Amino acid sequence: MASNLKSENDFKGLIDFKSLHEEAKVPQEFIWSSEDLVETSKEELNVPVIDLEAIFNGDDAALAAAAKIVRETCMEHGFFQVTNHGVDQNLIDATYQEFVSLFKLPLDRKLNAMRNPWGYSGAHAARYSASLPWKETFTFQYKHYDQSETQIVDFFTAALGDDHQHAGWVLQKYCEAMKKLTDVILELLAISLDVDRSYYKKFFEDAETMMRCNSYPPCSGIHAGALGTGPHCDPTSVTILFQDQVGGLEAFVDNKWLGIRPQPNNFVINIGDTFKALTNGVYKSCLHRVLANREKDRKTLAFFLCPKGDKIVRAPENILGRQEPTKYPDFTWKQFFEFTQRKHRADPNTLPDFVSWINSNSSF
Ligand SMILES: C=C1C[C@]23C[C@H]1CC[C@H]2[C@]1(C)CCC[C@@](C)(C(=O)O)[C@H]1[C@@H]3C(=O)O
Ligand SMILES: O=C(O)CCC(=O)C(=O)O
Ligand SMILES: [Fe+2]
Repeated sequence: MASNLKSENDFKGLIDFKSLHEEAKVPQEFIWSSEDLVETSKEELNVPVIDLEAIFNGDDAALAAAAKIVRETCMEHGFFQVTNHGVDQNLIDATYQEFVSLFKLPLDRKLNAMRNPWGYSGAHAARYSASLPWKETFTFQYKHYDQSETQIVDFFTAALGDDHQHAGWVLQKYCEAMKKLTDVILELLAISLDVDRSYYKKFFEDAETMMRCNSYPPCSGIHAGALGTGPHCDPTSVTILFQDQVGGLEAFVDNKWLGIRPQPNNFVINIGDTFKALTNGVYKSCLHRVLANREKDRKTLAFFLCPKGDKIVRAPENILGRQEPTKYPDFTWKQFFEFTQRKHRADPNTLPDFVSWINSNSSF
């Protein structure tokens, strides 16, 4: 690997955020358009908190009340929060610390762990040449139906070496805990939609999920204009986000960018495009973005629930007691994911552009 990465920084994955920060430099490749940088409103998004412990203890009235809140908020913007339910806090802390260490590795070791689309990415600079997100990411798949207890350990040791076997075990346990949490959330979503309460849980029983840690270095650029993550709707189904207390996540609601305040011990849940299609468009897949922070490093753990790749994504016939004509063509998550990786960088318009692409019988 070249000794002086900076001089060979042709933005083909060779991003050295440390030197960019020290030089207080935000290169042109990181500058976003003014429409992407629209000012944040002074207000914050009111993200209702669902106390999962309280509603799943046989109290039907509490469950019905929670389902009503979920229905209203998902029809409006698709963001809600849940209290931690069954996820050991020590496991969350250990997972967070594994990524603190991972992103401190020397750049050449991180670059050696690029397994596009999985593994390490520095600002996605190996994929894009403009509007680069001011972040490093580490992403991998978790196939719940694959009973292999070592699928994540194997990935970590292959990508990062035997000294990351422990990290793999920690992430294996974290993903197993996240999958259990999604089952509870899917039951609540089904009840909120007047669908059989096990419908979505069954649909995702052989889920192929994606786990990503986002690490946002401080951005002290003179003309910052950079974004941690650009405006987008998650193409996935349901996202469970653990965010640290730094903040920066924003949702676009009622034509305003509204901050989503971090709350300790809560997970932020948001509906993605695929689940929007699974509700025949009744629920919103909310546009959101992440601001870079001038002084502080920020990390988030995003668990993206996705169906088994070859499963047909089709909404149940009867939602909220109504039988409406289907608004979406049949598609598979494999098709949609490949569309985001090979054809269309996920943004605010991914789903409608994908539907046009499917309807035109295009191929990659
Ligand atoms: C299916 C996915 C693609 C992205 C990761 C998951 C869900 C969110 C997507 C993403 C974060 C949306 C913004 C653009 C993106 C390129 C990013 O900034 O990381 C997207 C992810 C990706 O394609 O890697
Ligand atoms: O890091 C965050 O706060 C959100 C990141 C996000 O939206 C994503 O990875 O899809
Ligand atoms: Fe997102």
